[in-house]
Amino acid sequence: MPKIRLTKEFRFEMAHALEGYDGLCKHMHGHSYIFTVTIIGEPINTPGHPKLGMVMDFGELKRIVNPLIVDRFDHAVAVMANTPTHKKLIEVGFNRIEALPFQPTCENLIYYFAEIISSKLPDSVKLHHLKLNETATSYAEWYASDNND
Ligand SMILES: Nc1nc2c(c(=O)[nH]1)N=C([C@H](O)[C@H](O)COP(=O)(O)OP(=O)(O)OP(=O)(O)O)CN2
Ligand SMILES: [Zn+2]
Repeated sequence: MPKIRLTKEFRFEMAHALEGYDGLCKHMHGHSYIFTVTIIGEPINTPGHPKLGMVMDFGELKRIVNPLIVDRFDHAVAVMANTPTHKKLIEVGFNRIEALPFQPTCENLIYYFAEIISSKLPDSVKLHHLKLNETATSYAEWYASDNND
C-alpha cells in the first residue's frame, strides 16, 4: 500500500511573554495559534475494517492532539518557569499558567509538541511534520526527517 500523509489543523489562543527578550515580545501578549499536524502511514486495506481506506481516522487524531495540546494550552499563559513573570502571575493568583522549562518561543513550543505527540501515536503511523503559526506571517516547522527520526 502507498504511504499517505494526513494533516489536521488545530487552533488555540494563548498568551506568552519572552522573558529577557530584546523586543516587544518581552511583554505579555497573545496569539491565535494555528497548529498543523501531519502524520504518515498506510491506509488500512482490511476488508470489513471500520477504518477501511484510512491511515487514521481524523477523529482519532483529534482525540490524541486535543487533550495533549489544545485543552492544555488554550487560554493559558505560557512562561518560562521561575522567571519574574512566572512569579508575578502566581502572586496575582492567575490560575491557568503553563510554566515551561524553556522560553515559550515558536521554536521551543513546536519541538515540545513534537515530543509529546510522537509518544502517543499508535505504531501504525509516524509523525511526519508539524507547523506552528504564531501570527499569520510567522511560523515554525518541525520535520521528523530533519531530526533523524
Ligand atoms: N524566532 C522567533 N522570533 C520571534 C518569536 C519566536 O517565537 N521565534 N516570537 C516573537 C513574538 O512572540 C511574536 O510572535 C511576534 O512576532 P512577529 O512576527 O515579529 O510579530 P508582529 O506582529 O510584530 O509581525 P508583523 O508581521 O511585523 O506584524 C518575536 N520574534
Ligand atoms: Zn508572541
